[in-house]
Amino acid sequence: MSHPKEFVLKASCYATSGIVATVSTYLAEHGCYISEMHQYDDEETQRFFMRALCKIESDDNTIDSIRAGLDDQVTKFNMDWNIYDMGEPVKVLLMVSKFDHCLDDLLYRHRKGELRMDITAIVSNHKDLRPMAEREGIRFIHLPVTKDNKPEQEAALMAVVEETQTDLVVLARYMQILSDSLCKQLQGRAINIHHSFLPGFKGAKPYHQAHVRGVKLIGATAHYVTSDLDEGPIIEQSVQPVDHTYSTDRLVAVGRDTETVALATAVRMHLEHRVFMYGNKTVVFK
Ligand SMILES: Nc1nc2c(c(=O)[nH]1)N[C@@H](CN(C=O)c1ccc(C(=O)N[C@@H](CCC(=O)O)C(=O)O)cc1)CN2
Repeated sequence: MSHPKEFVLKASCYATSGIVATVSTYLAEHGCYISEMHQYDDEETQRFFMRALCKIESDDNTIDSIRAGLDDQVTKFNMDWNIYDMGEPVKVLLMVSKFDHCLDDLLYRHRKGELRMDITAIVSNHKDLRPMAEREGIRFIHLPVTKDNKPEQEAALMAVVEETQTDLVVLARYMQILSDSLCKQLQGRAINIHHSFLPGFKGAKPYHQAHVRGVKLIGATAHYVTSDLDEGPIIEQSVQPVDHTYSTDRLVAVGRDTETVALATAVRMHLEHRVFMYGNKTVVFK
């Protein structure tokens, strides 16, 4: 028996009856076992979302043949859909500056097999984290940023993205604002970790802002990157209780755990094709 080919079908369309029946019947008739199915109907906008994790159990069908036949079945729904081969790991480029905790955590989770991804490179505007990349045998590319070279630096980054066929860019505490042009090129495929529970404390030094405000919770937010700083669609958030005894340094230390958990969860949701961007929000099928 050949190993079943596994794929994810992501689909969205205007909500109407017959969608699930049409799709599940087509999949069943083509030898697919649906091992996981999520759906959501946004009543406010009448948009329907579904995700199905499937295994092909018949030798007569392949992911390409399933893909080829689906369009005819769903044209009537004017459906936006994609089929992702789970045997082809998402290619991910990691971007860092000097903070190492998010990179270290992502590399650990990758090493343990929790994040099934193909890391194409680690790119940084500083040299500090080169040893961490080399420890893992991952290509490290130093692209320094000055006040005059940001367009050239971003062009060099995009050249690496294209050369390596990177699917997803992860800003793991990369502390440079991406230009509008780069944000457009990476729309829906760049994830950032902001070290606050957005929409609170946007911008620089959120832990300092939190300490001044006397908060009783701190948090971190993983979101898609857009031109509007820290305003992109939120994918995952994590919070941690704190109190009046916490210094700013202790908030930073406690915050590291919220940042790594929020970022790793958001990356895994993206790698498993569980996230739909929808306006400035997301639907996440956990
Ligand atoms: N276009 C976007 N770029 C970035 C986003 C985003 O949402 N949209 N998120 C940031 C991350 N970030 C907060 O989480 C952040 C990083 C850097 C800065 C900043 O002011 N950077 C300065 C340079 C600072 C330095 O050199 O140390 C700058 O770029 O001029 C603010 C927020 C990542 N990028």
